Amino acid sequence: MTGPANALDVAGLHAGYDSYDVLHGMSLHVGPNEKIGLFGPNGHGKTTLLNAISKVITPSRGAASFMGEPLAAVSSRGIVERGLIHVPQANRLFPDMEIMETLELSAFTKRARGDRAANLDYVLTLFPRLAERRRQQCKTLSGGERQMLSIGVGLMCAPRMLMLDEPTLGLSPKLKEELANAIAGIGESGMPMLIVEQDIAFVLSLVDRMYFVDHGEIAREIDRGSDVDHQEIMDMYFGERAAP
Ligand SMILES: Nc1ncnc2c1ncn2[C@@H]1O[C@H](COP(=O)(O)OP(=O)(O)OP(=O)(O)O)[C@@H](O)[C@H]1O
Repeated sequence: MTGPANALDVAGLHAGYDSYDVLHGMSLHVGPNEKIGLFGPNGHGKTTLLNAISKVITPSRGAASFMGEPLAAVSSRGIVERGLIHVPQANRLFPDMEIMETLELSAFTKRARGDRAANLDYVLTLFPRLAERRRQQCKTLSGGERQMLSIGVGLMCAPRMLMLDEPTLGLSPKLKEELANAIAGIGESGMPMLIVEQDIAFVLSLVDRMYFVDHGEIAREIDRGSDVDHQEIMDMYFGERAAP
């Protein structure tokens, strides 16, 4: 008897920009209900991987499947409709829109419209700061509030899996902790997640496994309970990679 399909399977993915490849055959998986971290030096392809999975860019070779379904012929909108939700690093919020408008409009797929009221309740309970500032325009939000709203937008899309790109970028330790609690809360619901994050301590506290990305490839896989120490991780970052 076979078990449930992985949330995500990526096999030999090549993708890039213009005429050059950034991903050189990347392969990884996210099991059902698994939380996975992705870390590595700047500019080595972590965001590009999320872009290639969610079809912001089109992979040139390789394959990705979501819950067992190949994504090769699925459009970026189709990917959102299936519930594979990419929360990008950059601030893509509309500056003049208020928090509530932003959240309500984010439930644009048929599946998400059905769950709109429940998801809105969930987001406002998860992020009470958003509830307090519900009529505030996006352009006036702090960096941390924007990150919360970006995750809220993802949650309004009725996700079956979330891909978060550096959710704590630029946040103070206190806000990081607030966000970590919220992300852990989402994870406890069983939601599979792929989290790109530079803050190793932060991501290790949240995930079951981590992948180390180096020059567009997965160079190392690390289990949360493994005995890889801080120094070894620093060596990976600065080029003295330990043998896999
Ligand atoms: N739209 C684009 N057009 C051309 N090159 C790009 C584009 N986006 C990213 N790149 C390049 O692709 C490479 C990988 O970038 P990517 O954003 O995937 O790295 P990353 O590992 O996520 O980095 P960081 O940790 O700094 O966010 C970089 O050299 C970057 O300059």
